[in-house]
Amino acid sequence: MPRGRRGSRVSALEGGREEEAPPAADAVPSVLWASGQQPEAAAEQILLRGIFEIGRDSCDVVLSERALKWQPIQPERPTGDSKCDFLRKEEFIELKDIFSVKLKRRYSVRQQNCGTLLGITLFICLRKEQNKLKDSTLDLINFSEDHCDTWFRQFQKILADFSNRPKSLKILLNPQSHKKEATQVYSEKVEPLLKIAGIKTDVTITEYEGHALSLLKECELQGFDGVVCIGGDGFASEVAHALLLRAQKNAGVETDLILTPIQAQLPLGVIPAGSTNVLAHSLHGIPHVVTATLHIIMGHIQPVDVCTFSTTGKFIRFGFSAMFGFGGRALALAEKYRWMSPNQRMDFAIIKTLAKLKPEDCEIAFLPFNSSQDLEERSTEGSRKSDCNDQWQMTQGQFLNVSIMAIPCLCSVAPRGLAPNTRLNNGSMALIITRNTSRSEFIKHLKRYTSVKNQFNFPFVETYTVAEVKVHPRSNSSRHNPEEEDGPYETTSGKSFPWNIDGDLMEVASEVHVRVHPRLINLYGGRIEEMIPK
Ligand SMILES: Nc1ncnc2c1ncn2[C@@H]1O[C@H](COP(=O)(O)OP(=O)(O)OP(=O)(O)O)[C@@H](O)[C@H]1O
Repeated sequence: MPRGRRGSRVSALEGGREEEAPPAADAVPSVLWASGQQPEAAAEQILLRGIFEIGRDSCDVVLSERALKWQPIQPERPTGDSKCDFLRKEEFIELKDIFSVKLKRRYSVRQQNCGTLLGITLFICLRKEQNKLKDSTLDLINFSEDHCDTWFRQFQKILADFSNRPKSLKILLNPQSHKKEATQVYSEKVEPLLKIAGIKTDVTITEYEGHALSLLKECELQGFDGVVCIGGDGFASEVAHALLLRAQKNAGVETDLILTPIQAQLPLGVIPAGSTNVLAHSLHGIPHVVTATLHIIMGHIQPVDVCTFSTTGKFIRFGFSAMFGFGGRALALAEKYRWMSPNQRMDFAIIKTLAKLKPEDCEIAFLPFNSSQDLEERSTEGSRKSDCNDQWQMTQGQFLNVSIMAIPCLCSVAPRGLAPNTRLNNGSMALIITRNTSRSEFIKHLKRYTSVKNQFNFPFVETYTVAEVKVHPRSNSSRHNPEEEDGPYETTSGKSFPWNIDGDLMEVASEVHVRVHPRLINLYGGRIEEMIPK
């Protein structure tokens, strides 16, 4: 594992010396690597070589095209004993893990301007256990202005070559998320890292529901490399929807019926600060603010599948996941108890919905996922083909819950995900149908989500990998009764059924048609070893 050491106060070296880089052929010193994972150094060109104090050791430091390596300098033995060479440990960091460089200075009261130079500080992104990323620093101590200036400029040049890293971001923050801590999360954990990375920001704190959507319809996005949202799933989904809607409008696509949507132009970063953070959790493997921020800073990009939801041929919205039946009812009920804390109202709503558990009578038609069709082809052709083929399958009956998910939907209560068999960008959705059963069996199924056991291993649960789904509520019998607190709703447009789309309540009176669109949006996140400078 490449490792950088946290910078510590060390006594700095006097002066410094620049050494000529040796010719490439004999550039790589014979070393004992700190770990077995030495960067492929065979023909690597050495860019700089010099002496710095690192930790408490005076080190021979070598900067090559892909790594920074250092090794403590051992005093020469009068006996010429070379055994100690084997004890010298060489350590290294890969350059792709550095996200900023600063000159390190000490300021005294009298030195208001430039302070005393101590050396260079490198800011590094380290990979920790369980997908966690962590920021760290490495101090290279040397008092020489010339020496440090040469190295500093070389590091700046290296960083400038990471062209996929954002330089300017539009930030949207929902101050009402969860327990209203998004502002604090931003100022304490996100903003300091963005500042260190030298990323310019333009922050909007939303003032009302739907503010992000209306803002992103109009606002100037030229000059931004990405958009970042800080909040929960509802907010992230709103921002993703807004970016995609904007892309359609910019491309002149008719938004009444979107069959082959255009990709969002800017990547989206998702910083988890909500009561549910399923999208951030699925994206990063962990709902961790610093990890999410570092993925943005490092420019790690994941293309992610997105669904379109439409009804009676009319486009409703973009989203990543949906629940109908139990999941929709529980959310609808929770919305009525907004005065409770977010966790309390959701727990309360789930218990109450379980107490009044009832199935939805509906017809479900679905188009199985055709894995042989190339993703590229599907992205360009969209769903035009689907309507004219005869592969649609049909099932009907009484269903307690129907989940349709384009992403794995990892969350604290389902560490493997609500849909563990789907991926962020495999071009398919999981359709999970839970048929009517006793309350106790249904609860057993729900409890399985928290364990590592297969939550679908019940006779009343069916799972399919699909490209499209149509859910058509059939009879009026299970329609919402406005008299019932948890029942169907009387909306301005008549009675409707509650859908839970990415944690947002959507009320629809008739059939809902869900299509998946492969890799429609780029989200910041992903496995760092895949990310190399262009
Ligand atoms: N200033 C605001 N006041 C009220 N609502 C807002 C504001 N800004 C954004 N919203 C709305 O809040 C909704 C939920 O936000 P978010 O997902 O960030 O929080 P959450 O705590 O996870 O929410 P929930 O408890 O609904 O799951 C979003 O749909 C968004 O439109």
